[in-house]
Amino acid sequence: MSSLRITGGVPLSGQVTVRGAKNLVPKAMVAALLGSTPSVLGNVPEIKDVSVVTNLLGLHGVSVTRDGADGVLTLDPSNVTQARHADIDAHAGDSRIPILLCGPLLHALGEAFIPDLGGCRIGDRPINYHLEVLRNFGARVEKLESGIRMSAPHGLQGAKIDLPYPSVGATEQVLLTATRAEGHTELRGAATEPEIMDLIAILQKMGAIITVQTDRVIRIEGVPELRGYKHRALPDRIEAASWGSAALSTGGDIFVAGAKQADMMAFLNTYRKLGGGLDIQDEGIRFYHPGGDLNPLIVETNVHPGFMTDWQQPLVVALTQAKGVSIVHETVYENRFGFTRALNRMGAGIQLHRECLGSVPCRFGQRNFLHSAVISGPTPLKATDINIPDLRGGFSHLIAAMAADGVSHVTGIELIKRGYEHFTDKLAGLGADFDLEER
Ligand SMILES: CC(=O)N[C@H]1[C@@H](OP(=O)(O)OP(=O)(O)OC[C@H]2O[C@@H](n3ccc(=O)[nH]c3=O)[C@H](O)[C@@H]2O)O[C@H](CO)[C@@H](O)[C@@H]1O
Ligand SMILES: C=C(OP(=O)(O)O)C(=O)O
Repeated sequence: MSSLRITGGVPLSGQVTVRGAKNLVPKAMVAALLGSTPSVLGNVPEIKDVSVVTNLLGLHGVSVTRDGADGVLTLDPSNVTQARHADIDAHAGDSRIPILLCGPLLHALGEAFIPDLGGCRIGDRPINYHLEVLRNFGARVEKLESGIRMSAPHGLQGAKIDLPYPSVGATEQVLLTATRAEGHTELRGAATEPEIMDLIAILQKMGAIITVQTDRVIRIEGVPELRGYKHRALPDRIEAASWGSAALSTGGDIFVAGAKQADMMAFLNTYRKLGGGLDIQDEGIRFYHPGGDLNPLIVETNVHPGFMTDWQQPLVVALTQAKGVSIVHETVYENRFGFTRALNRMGAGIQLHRECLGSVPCRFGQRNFLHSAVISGPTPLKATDINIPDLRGGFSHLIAAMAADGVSHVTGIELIKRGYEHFTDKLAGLGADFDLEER
């Protein structure tokens, strides 16, 4: 177990590079299972979610080789085979990706077994849409004491699906299952995040026929065979925004090489309204604190093209430094403000409310979830000891400790490795004052 001893008060300044998106790369790896020939995926970061999927694919006979520092993966699905349940179970709780193996494994083997899912604990995170989607395609689903077993004795057939909420994972489930299902699929209520569009681009390279219409409708014409792809993963817009929030919270200046403007429009608008400085270039984006007061804001998280929920937690640290009262209404997850307790211990003034404090009532409004935050600022932050709760909440704690006066001890930093590549090297390169302690 490693922890960080952080001496705060140093503005983070310099350059970091972001590589392929955590929320695309593991899914692109799963898509390789659908091909009859090897796939080549570039711009792959060294993060835990990639190793988890590498292991899971390996258990199913897919060879995954990595070409050193360039981050190029070659995935060869020519010997796909059923994995032992016990080996798969060893990955229970590691990430949310295993559920996406179902469609490709059902096509390849006629059956699939997946472990209990992991991912950040920021809400209940049910998988009812996924299971319903798979049943619609003709899969038999059996919940076991641990994990889920599926079979498709009569193959998978195209279906009409209407998602009650534009779920990213359920949309990907449909895409990864429908492309090789027999006949046509119509998906209504689809999510349209940039990572989904990149997955669609990959599937099209493999030979799939997918039409994205307006109003969240996606049509897929099933094809009997797909081939391997060659693709460079789109950059990680969540990591890019996290560094932007780090620059603002610490009074620093960070150039994020690889950050792509088109995928970050909602974040960039919010950042500018807050008073953050931006210099948008082809090679990346410079995020900086221009001096003076930051402005309080009302932010509502939403599905794309709205303000992404995964941007919320790091940005809240910057909002503690804005002059006045800010409101953040979290409409994607019911329980994503637990990280604010540590910020309050550090001196922040954040109150949580059950009501929808935004312009649109959300799914959580009439229920018992503390899903709106009122943040009064500016509040100087002082150091404390923190145990990281989840990926983005953890990054926000790191930023807060970097901004705070004094020495903080931060434990649980393994969680950060799920989505931030080489983050301690990057922090060191930005001038952060910290020691890595191994226990
Ligand atoms: C690995 C990955 O890509 N993770 C991202 C993905 O998560 P993930 O794909 O898990 O998120 P979803 O878009 O599916 O979840 C959105 C909402 O739908 C609900 N829901 C979802 C599925 C289901 O079967 N039933 C159900 O009720 C969830 O509880 C949540 O309230 O999109 C989220 C929303 O942009 C991001 O925060 C995550 O970083
Ligand atoms: C919620 C997140 O990821 P996951 O779905 O993998 O838990 C995230 O990346 O912030």
